[in-house]
Amino acid sequence: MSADEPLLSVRDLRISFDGAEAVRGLSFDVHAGEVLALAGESGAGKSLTARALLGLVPRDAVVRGTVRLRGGTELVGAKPRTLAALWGRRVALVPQDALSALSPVHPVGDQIAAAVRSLRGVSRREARARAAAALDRVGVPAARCGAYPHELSGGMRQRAVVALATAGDPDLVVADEPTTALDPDLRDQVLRLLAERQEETGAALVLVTHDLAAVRDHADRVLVLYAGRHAESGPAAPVLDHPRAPYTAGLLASLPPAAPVPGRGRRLPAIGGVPPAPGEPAVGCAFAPRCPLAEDRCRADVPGPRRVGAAAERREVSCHRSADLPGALGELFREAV
Ligand SMILES: Nc1ncnc2c1ncn2[C@@H]1O[C@H](COP(=O)(O)OP(=O)(O)OP(=O)(O)O)[C@@H](O)[C@H]1O
Repeated sequence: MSADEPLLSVRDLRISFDGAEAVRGLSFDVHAGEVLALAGESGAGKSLTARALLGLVPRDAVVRGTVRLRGGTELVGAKPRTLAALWGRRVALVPQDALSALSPVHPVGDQIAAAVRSLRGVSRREARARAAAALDRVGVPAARCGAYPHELSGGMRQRAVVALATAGDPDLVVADEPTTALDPDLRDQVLRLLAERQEETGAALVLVTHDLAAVRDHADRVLVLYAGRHAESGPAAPVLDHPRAPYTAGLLASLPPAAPVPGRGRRLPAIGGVPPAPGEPAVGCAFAPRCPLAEDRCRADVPGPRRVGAAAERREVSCHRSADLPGALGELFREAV
């Protein structure tokens, strides 16, 4: 096993329901110690992909391809027993809704202690001490260990879920829209906390979000998905500062400006049209009907990911036009009122 071997390798991942493919052949790696954001519009396949990294796909989903953990464990098609042995120890989930991750009938400290005990086989007393330490690390004071989930604020609950998910020091934490249910000022705190925990433990964090501002602030790398396919991936700052896929540029142009310019009304720019539904025929680039740069080849052939820039950057773009894009790509999607 070499030091730069990825923690997780995904190859040609396909997830379908009743023959309709929602994730259409994704390949990517997650390295230890990095924060990878999965971004894209609603329905792009972010959650399905992220949950497949934990072997947690809906019962009626048909999954193909491979999701391999360092050391060789294959998650696609793994037996429930194999998966149960990984959850909490090697991979863990921070879901969107903290209440769904916590039992309403036990104090949060007890829930974390129970997880520590089952993962580490320590005494009850030791588990309680570790649970208190885990809660303290995420900013839940010892005095609140005995609180039931409904007695905590939304932010505190989500912190408790981070403590629960990271109690077994997993190699990979998947956070699926972990802050959607929170007020904007708490969002940043929880994301910062997740990134801090990831840095302390050296784990990898896969963050599902449609919030590109959060990607800029908290992710090392980003994988932009469109209609279940790769649109663009690479280090977060260069991808967001200089997108090379028209779709990424359109998403960025849809962000409200950091500070409105007085006297210059600007309609919130958006990409016209809607993404195709899962199972819609995959002829050509799925973004072509909405892309101002689309030409005949875009409507005929599906573009595969192509490397751009230095190999060390691991930056790829799935666009036939990536070599001859206009400089100010975002302007294509901006409309002044
Ligand atoms: N259990 C299911 N049965 C049928 N279709 C599903 C199921 N789960 C997801 N899908 C479909 O798969 C597609 C991708 O879903 P997914 O939840 O991964 O999207 P997403 O990018 O995470 O979107 P959002 O930001 O809205 O959560 C969607 O079109 C969705 O309707």
